[in-house]
Amino acid sequence: MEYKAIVLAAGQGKRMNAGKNKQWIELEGMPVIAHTIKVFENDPWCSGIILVGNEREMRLLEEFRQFYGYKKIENIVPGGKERQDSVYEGLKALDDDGLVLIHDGARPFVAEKDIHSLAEKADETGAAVLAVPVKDTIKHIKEGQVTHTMDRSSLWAAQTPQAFRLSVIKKFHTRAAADGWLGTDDASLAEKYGEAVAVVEGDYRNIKLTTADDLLFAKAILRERQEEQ
Ligand SMILES: Nc1ccn([C@@H]2O[C@H](COP(=O)(O)OP(=O)(O)OP(=O)(O)O)[C@@H](O)[C@H]2O)c(=O)n1
Ligand SMILES: C[C@](O)(CO)[C@H](O)COP(=O)(O)O
Repeated sequence: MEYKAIVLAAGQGKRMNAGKNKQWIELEGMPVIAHTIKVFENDPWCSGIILVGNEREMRLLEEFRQFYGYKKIENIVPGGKERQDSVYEGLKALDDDGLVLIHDGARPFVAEKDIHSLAEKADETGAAVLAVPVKDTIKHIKEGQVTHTMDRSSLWAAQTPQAFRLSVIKKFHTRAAADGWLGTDDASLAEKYGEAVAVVEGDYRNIKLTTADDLLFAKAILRERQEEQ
């Protein structure tokens, strides 16, 4: 089994409010993006990585690739305004059909075993996402008032990687661009255009570093890993 990975690092990290792209925040002396890329660099199933970065950080990313000796990064391409635009730029850099895993650079703690379960499921079904059941009760709010409470038994929080046959997800991104339709994840494009999406239960540690408090959890996860070694 093999796959190509698209790793997304072209956001601005506004909610992190760190004064820089959150991908460069250091955790245990390594930037977030290094932790993330390392997972795929070390995975024998990963045959190549497309790194999608900020247009003004292309040189920095090339230096990053050289410094860490990440040989699987086969291309570094500039992203777009929205996450979806950046994914599309990454897809355009791939032409051989097969399995593609699209992953947030801001999710450095994805486990190889979960990546493999996801890849196997997507190879079988054509599209699959990692997700975890929500633990809180989710309310629908309008103008500061609860309108209704969602049935929690069917609510899952989608993570990344999200895995697809390359030809299929590329087609959906092309259609979404033509339709001017924007989703917050790639699976929503597949859902919109009629592709069944399977779910593989992931791990609550596969967090997306979005706001400063997520860094507290990140440090705890890294401490737990050190204690396990
Ligand atoms: N135009 C964009 C927007 C986001 N991303 C990437 O998609 C992942 C998930 O996005 P998010 O967590 O929202 O990152 P940011 O957009 O940087 O965060 P913010 O919305 O707080 O600015 C991140 O790894 C981010 O770098 C991207 O490649 N291109
Ligand atoms: C793709 C994603 O990580 C799935 O949960 C999420 O939708 C990204 O959202 P963001 O606002 O672009 O971080």
